[in-house]
Amino acid sequence: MTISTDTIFALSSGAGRAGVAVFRLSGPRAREVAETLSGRAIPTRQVVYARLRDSHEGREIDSGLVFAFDGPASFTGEDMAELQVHGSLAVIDDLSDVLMAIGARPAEPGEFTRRAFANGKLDLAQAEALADLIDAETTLQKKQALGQLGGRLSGLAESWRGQLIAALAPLEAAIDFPDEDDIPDQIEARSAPVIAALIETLETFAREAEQGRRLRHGVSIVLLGPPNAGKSSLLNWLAGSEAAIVSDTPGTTRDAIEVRLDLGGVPVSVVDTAGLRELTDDQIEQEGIRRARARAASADLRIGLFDGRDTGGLAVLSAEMSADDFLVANKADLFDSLPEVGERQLFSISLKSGAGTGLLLEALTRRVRDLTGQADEPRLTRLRHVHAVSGAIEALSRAVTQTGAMPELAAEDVRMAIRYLDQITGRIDVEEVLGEIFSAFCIGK
Ligand SMILES: Nc1nc2c(ncn2[C@@H]2O[C@H](COP(=O)(O)OP(=O)(O)OP(=O)(O)O)[C@@H](O)[C@H]2O)c(=O)[nH]1
Ligand SMILES: [K+]
Ligand SMILES: [Mg+2]
Repeated sequence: MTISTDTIFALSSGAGRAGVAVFRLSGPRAREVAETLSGRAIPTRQVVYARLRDSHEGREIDSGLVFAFDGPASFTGEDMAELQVHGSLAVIDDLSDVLMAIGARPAEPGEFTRRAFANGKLDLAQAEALADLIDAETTLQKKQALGQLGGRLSGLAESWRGQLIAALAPLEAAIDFPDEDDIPDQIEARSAPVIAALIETLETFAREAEQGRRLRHGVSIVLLGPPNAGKSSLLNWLAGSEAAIVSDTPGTTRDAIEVRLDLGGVPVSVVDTAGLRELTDDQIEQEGIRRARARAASADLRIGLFDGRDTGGLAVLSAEMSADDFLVANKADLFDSLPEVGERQLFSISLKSGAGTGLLLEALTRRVRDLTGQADEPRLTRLRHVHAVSGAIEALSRAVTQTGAMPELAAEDVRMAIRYLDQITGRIDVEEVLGEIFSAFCIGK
C-alpha cells in the first residue's frame, strides 16, 4: 500500500452550473479539512448538514452536505470526504480557493482512481473499465464496462495465470530433478496440453478483441455512392435531423459529414460523403471524392447507395464495395424492377415514401450488433490487452516446442507468458503505461 502524504480534491460532478456540485477529497487530511470547513466533527459515514465557513475570515462559503469515509474502506483506500454544495460557478470557485488555502491540492486527471489502484482497491483492467463506464454513451457500452469493472476480464486473466503456474510445476521439477523417471510423463500429460489449449484460447480472444474495441469506440459506417443517389437524404433519415444538405444538384456534398447514433445499444458513427464520379474537373469535388474513398477504406462497414434506375452508378459503386457491405437501391418510388446484382443481397428503399427503410434499419442494427459481439462476455477491450495476449501467445508457442527436450527454456517462456498476461491486471506495472491510462481520465475520477 502506498501512503500519499498530500490530500487532493476535485469537483467530481461535471463543470458548470448545476443544482448540486460534488467535491471529493482524498488523503490523510481529508476529514480534518472537512471538519475545519464545517466547524464541527464529521462522524464516519454519516451525512451531516453544515454551514461551510472560511475558518480565517469566518465568512460563509455555502451550506451543504458533508460526509467522510475512513480508509481503507473507501474508493481510494485512503481517508476521504465529500462536500455537496450548490452548483453555481461562484460557490465552486470560492470553495476551490478555500480548499487550496487550507492545504488541499487540486487532483490530476484520474488521480483518485490511480490512488485506488495503488492501494489495491481495483486492478488496471478495472480502472480502465471505470474510464469506459464514465465515457459510455449506449447501453451495450455500459454493459461491457460494468462487466469489466466487476472483474470479468481480470478473473479471466487470473485463470490463465493459474493454468500457466500449474503447467510450470512439472517443467520446474524436470529442471530440479532431471533423473526422475516419471517427470517426462508428467510434462507430457500436464504441461504440454495445458499450454497448447491455452494458446488456442488466447488466439480466440485476440481474434475477437476487435469486437470489444469497436464497442468502446463505436462502429464506423460510411455512405458511398454516385452523386444524387440520396446519401445525404439517408444520413438525415438515420440521424432524424437535417445534418446534411440535400438538393437535386449532383455534387452537393463535398466534406465528409459525421453523425453519432445509437443503434440497438451500439454506438455508431455514420459518415456521408461526396458522390463518386470520374468525370468532374471541379478540384473541390475531386478532393471530396478522394476523402470519401479514404473514409470508406477504413470503415467497419460501407453502405453503397445508388438510384435504382442507374445501372452505370451501380457498376461504379460495386467496384468500391466488399461482399459484406450493404448495397441499397434508392428511389423505389421511381422504378418497378431492380437491377441484377448476382449473389449479393440488395435492399430496395425509397427515402421519399419510406418504403423498405424499416427493413434496412433492422438489418443494419443486426449487423452492428454482430460487429460488436456479446457485451456481457469477458473479452479484450483495448490494444493494450491485445498486445499482452499476443506476447503471451508468442512465448507459449516457443514453449510448447521445447517442453520435452529443453524444459529450462520452456519454463522461461512460460514465465515470460505469465508476465505478459500480468500486464492486463497491472500486476506488472510499467509506470509509463499507468501515466497514459490515468491521464485519459477526467478530473475528479
Ligand atoms: N423520388 C425520390 N427522390 C429522392 C429520394 N431520395 C432522395 N431523393 C432526392 O434526390 C436528390 C438527391 O438527394 P441527396 O440526398 O442530395 O443525394 P446525395 O447522394 O447526397 O447527392 P450528392 O451529395 O450530390 O452526392 C434530392 O433532390 C432528394 O430529394 C427517393 O427515395 N425518391
Ligand atoms: K445532391
Ligand atoms: Mg450529399
